[in-house]
Amino acid sequence: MTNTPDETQQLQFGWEEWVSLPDLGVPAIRAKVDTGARTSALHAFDIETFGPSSKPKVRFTIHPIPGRDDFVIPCSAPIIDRREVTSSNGEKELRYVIESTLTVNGDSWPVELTLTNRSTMQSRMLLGRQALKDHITIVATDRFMQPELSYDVYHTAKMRHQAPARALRICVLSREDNYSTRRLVEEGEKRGHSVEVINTTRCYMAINAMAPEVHYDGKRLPRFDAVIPRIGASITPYGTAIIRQFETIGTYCVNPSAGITSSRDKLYAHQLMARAKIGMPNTAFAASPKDTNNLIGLVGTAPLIVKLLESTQGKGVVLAETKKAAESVIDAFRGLKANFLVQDFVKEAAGEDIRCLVIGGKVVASMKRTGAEGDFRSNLHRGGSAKSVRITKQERETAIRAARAFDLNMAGVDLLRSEGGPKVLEVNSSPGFEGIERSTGKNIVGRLYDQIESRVRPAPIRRRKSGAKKSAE
Ligand SMILES: Nc1ncnc2c1ncn2[C@@H]1O[C@H](COP(=O)(O)OP(=O)(O)OP(=O)(O)O)[C@@H](O)[C@H]1O
Ligand SMILES: [Mg+2]
Ligand SMILES: [Mg+2]
Repeated sequence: MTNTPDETQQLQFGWEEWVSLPDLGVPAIRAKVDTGARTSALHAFDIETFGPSSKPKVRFTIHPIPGRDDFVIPCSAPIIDRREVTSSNGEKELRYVIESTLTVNGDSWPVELTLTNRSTMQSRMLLGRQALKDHITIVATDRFMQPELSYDVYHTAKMRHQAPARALRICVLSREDNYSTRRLVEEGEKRGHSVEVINTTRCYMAINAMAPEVHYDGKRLPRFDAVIPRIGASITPYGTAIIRQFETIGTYCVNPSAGITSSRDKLYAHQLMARAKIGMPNTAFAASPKDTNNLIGLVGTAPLIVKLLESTQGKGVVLAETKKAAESVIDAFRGLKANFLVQDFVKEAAGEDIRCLVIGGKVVASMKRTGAEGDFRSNLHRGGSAKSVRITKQERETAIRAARAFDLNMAGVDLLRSEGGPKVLEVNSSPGFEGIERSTGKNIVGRLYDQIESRVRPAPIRRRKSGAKKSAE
């Protein structure tokens, strides 16, 4: 039977109704009609503002099911106003105002909602006059005149997929204003997140078992949804200490402190890779000058590579064409009290290496770097050039396993193409994005955000440990 347009639009509300707030990921909540109030109110918890002052946002949580405080829906929305509201007990309160869609029985319209976490507010939601469109008739003596919804929707898998894209608060731990940092900010903001670049060495902390926190510029840092570590090699110990602190707080760090530490330590990294049976050039190290001869013998015959452990950008990587040359380089490094390792020279790589960018256990891009004319080192910092490359299945698997060996979610795995298959040189926990994005034309930072979003935003409901079951209302 078809209704006349008038009948279709007419809604009758009792003093309490089931509604949904799809923008906030709330499919079912009971709201009481409060014609004495102008604006509607939502009972929110952990209300916190974030984002740039020109476009401020607010985030909060909702416990839609009365008596079930273990059910938490994290929400965020742009702030449209701040208003003084007098609550039912006569107290004045300054509240954030957001706009959201209200849906009742297939009909949707925008409403303004003030956020309050007053325990004096018994219901989860109050519907004020502004939300009650002209065509709504109130029947003050009845309730649930509109179709009743069920809290059971919160237990369905569908709920996860229909959760709206909640804005995240992201911290980029970096001391540098370079291409990678700028892209992280730009891409995050494009997705509606708020991205703050925090100078790693300006973070400080009290090491406290009960209340771990990180401070910055005189203030405690807020609770971030995710931390993206971009720790330079020169500050690895301090940088990883800061990340450990975030881990202690329970903040999701894209790369864990342990993986950054172990991948930075060349000796440790080679040992870990060997244990994981990842192909790498024959490598040996020794501390005493008495063992130089034997050390060279372990690796093989000249030409050999002698590498400073602290090397980056190819600066401390030397090719010794003969055994004599290798001995004198080793003597020189020892004289400078520098730590080094000796490695088989993979000649067939011919000044080329492959950088595989692994994000979330997948190779998302790879490029071939070719050294400057006459240089066996392919580092871009040494004048090398890069171009996109197709990698083999074996190379792909090796890169993925190497990232996994260090438990890194984001890693630049460098490998050489040798006759005996791919040989991993190193795994970088803060891979630069410029070379790889420019040479492959791919949005790598976007892939990183995909991974972060799926990690920290999947479940709108978090079950807290205590299974407290208070009786409903
Ligand atoms: N065993 C080897 N055989 C052949 N070439 C090598 C070998 N080791 C290193 N190279 C070349 O030298 C370059 C620099 O070496 P490596 O990446 O180990 O040093 P690094 O100073 O740590 O550089 P990065 O800035 O990439 O961290 C490599 O990209 C590769 O082209
Ligand atoms: Mg390196
Ligand atoms: Mg390298």
